[in-house]
Amino acid sequence: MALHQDMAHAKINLFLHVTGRREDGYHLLDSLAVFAGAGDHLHLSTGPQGQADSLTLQGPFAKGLEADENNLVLKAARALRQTRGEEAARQPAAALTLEKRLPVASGIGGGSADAACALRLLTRHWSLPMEAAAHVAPTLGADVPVCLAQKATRMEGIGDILTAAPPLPEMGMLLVNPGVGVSTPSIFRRLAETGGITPRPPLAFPEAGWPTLDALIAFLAQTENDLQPHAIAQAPVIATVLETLATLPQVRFHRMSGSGATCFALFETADQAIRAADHLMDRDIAQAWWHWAGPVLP
Ligand SMILES: C[C@](O)(CO)[C@H](O)COP(=O)(O)OP(=O)(O)OC[C@H]1O[C@@H](n2ccc(N)nc2=O)[C@H](O)[C@@H]1O
Ligand SMILES: Nc1ncnc2c1ncn2[C@@H]1O[C@H](COP(=O)(O)OP(=O)(O)OP(=O)(O)O)[C@@H](O)[C@H]1O
Repeated sequence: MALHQDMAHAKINLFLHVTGRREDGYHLLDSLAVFAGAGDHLHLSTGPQGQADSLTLQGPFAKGLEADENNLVLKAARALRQTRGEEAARQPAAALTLEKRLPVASGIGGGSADAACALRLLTRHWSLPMEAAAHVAPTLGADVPVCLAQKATRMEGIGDILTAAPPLPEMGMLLVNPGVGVSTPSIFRRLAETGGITPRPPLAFPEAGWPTLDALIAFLAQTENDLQPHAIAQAPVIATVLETLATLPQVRFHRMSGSGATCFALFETADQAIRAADHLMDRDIAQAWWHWAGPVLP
């Protein structure tokens, strides 16, 4: 029986500007990340006495992953134990079950969200302070810190400088992934090789936020996802996904998230997104694609 369970929500970059490159090769970013209702499910129960923390995989995308020590869920458990030393060594083994519902390597931070979710569950299970999770998160991946709170956030630095986003309007979202895995390092490498950092004036977020979807879209229209052309060059089907999204009823805005290949479309309401998903499923081309439609988290 699961003692604790939590959801690892998909992270969507509504825009993503690459603003520079550090000596170590990591890129400086400016991005507005939001979280969708879609997500993986993580369950935790106490494992047998004296045994190591363990992971079982279930769900539609489990076959694309190994439940080994490289899985970000077990990496999170290991890193948390290491950082808390003897205090963590006294804690019981965690038996974790990940229901993998989000496509892997798809630009919506699935692995990062799983790692952050594991940190939330384990700090609770082992009665550790949340600061322990915040301390470990950046060591697991650039997207892990933002996935800890799962709230709309401006990401700067390499993804480690986080500021709560001003209020966003309610909106619906459709996510579509064409089933091609895209490796984040390879897309950043392509960008670096083409010297492709677009100089831009500093971007100001309105302090009062965006009261309507129109206001948000007017803002997003001045922004881009700088990784999108590089992802399309590697996986041209992303352009087909974007063209298809543009033709769906009541779509207000569409773009690729993160390093791809998942693309999103925005709607006034979650119901409109769900109806657009029905239209999408009438198209032959979309039969092999993964999709999700519903609300953006507040
Ligand atoms: C593209 C984003 O998803 C936007 O939210 C993130 O920046 C990527 O986050 P992530 O997948 O957690 O990335 P990591 O696993 O930390 O890094 C994978 C690789 O992407 C590149 N990388 C990542 C983040 C960053 N700010 N600059 C980079 O250049 C590096 O080559 C790194 O080795
Ligand atoms: N629990 C996990 N879920 C998904 N991927 C994992 C997990 N553990 C390890 N990985 C590895 O991490 C890599 C990145 O996966 P993830 O799904 O987070 O990519 P992504 O959606 O492109 O992330 P981002 O938007 O942060 O770039 C995959 O290649 C996968 O092998």
